[in-house]
Amino acid sequence: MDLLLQAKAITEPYRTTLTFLIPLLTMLLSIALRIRRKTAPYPPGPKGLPIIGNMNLMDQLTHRGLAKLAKQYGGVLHLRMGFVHTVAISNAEAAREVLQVQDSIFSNRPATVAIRYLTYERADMAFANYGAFWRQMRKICVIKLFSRKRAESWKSVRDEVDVTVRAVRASNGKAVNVGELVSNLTKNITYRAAFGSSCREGQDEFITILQEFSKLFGAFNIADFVPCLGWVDPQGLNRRLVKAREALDSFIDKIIDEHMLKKKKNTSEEEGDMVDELLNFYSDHPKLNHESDDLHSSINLTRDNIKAIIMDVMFGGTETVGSGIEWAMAELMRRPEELKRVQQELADVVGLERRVEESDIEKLTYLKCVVKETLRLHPPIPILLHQTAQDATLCNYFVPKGSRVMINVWAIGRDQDAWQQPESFTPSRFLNSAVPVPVPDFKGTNFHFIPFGSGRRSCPGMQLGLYTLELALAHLLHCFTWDLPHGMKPSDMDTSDVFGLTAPLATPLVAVPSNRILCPL
Ligand code: HEM
Repeated sequence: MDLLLQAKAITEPYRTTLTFLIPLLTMLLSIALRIRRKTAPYPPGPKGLPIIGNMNLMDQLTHRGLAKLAKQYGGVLHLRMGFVHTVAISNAEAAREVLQVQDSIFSNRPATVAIRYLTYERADMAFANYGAFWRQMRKICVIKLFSRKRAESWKSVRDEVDVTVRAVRASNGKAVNVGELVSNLTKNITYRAAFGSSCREGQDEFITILQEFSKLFGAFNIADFVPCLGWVDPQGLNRRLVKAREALDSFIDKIIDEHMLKKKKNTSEEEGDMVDELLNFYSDHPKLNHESDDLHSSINLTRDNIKAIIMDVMFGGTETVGSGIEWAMAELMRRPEELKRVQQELADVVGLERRVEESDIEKLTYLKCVVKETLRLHPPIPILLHQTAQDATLCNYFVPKGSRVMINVWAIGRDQDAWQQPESFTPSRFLNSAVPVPVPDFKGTNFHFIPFGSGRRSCPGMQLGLYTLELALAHLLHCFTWDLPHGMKPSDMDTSDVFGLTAPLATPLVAVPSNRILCPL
């Protein structure tokens, strides 16, 4: 017994020490493991505060704000927004690394609470993470919905451009709100392409739903950065989300039902719209077989998939194209000599006795340069939003799994090391070699010019978007001469932008048209 007590007395101090030592060692080991995994430091960035990190810089997460921060911290910078690591990229080389070299790691999409809810838990393509489901969805969209052939077969684009030209003509020389005009044009085209012409009377209701979706996508929600505080919801966002999705359900479900009925009776004489195309894949039972090459045997679409894809098209295809047309018009009004040059080309190639036809577009070299220069200076989606699928090393910095990656296309397009006089609107730079090599096209092979992104997640609607943009711009510039209202000088124009899903002009462009061509409109 004595011996036992003696032994206990000897081991007691060790036991007490071990009680403290074991957790301490465990903690040190886990830190060591993390350090071993994180061989590189985070990219440089402003010092964060406890818990909230850099959330005090929330208003800097715009193309202009991040470009300013990049001047201080470099082309790859790190911010911690609450619990979310964020890496902002403002140079072409790092963009290439993310979009091409390590694209399989950087091709997920971040999704906020609003995005998840309003896309039926990412049942769409734009917000689906990179993987088998996204691949099959993308195939359907590219082959069935967005091909150039399909775009050209859409009477809707040509018809709606005609409606717009007639509306301008009807203004009888009074000032026209060009912003509103092109916004209506692109909404009409996309709505008709998605639902056909027969659902036209519901369009205003649908636009209201889209506007609420847009507000909810952009609303600040604390749950996105500090998830455990989601229950607080001081702005009542959760209630608005439920209401918005209910509104969409009741609107689109009715249209889907009508299309199904039409399909069953086989009564439609109209050209198939997007809902018709998507219904060819419809089933109540989700299916995904990514080994099959045949689209029909590889995937079934549910109602939620169909609704979510239609919303992708509405959001991806309206404001982007509208913003492109309006910015091109605004830049040309600001540079009358450029406006003259592009109109002269239209007069030379098309003449003033007939309207522009699709076959003319390929010959309008300078118009195409105007479009490129517009998208360089004002990319409709100024920041690409990606997310990492695993830990990564980028330009010798550590980027943890699940980080938000913001690629500042706007800043990259204005990089003064790559572009001469980057702030100046000079379409002719695309005619000659005053551009970074290789000469940029829209495919995203030159990372100084990526208005449609590049690689796996690049824009699948590019052909359709360019087709509409070029056709509408050609008609507006060919049919009318444009002047600023009330004797305003080009230097008086407000060309500031606002940041949202896209970056349109803060003050919509207003201009006075006068008839230019000699044939009837
Ligand atoms: C001038 C017009 C347009 C521009 C500049 C544009 C630009 C872009 C950009 C920059 C992206 C993101 C790329 C990335 O994250 O890496 C994107 C994605 C997308 N765009 Fe466009 N877009 C245009 C027109 C359209 C049109 C007309 C449609 C459909 C009708 C469309 C549908 C989409 C979709 C669905 C995505 C998501 C793709 C994915 O996540 O896999 N876009 N677009």
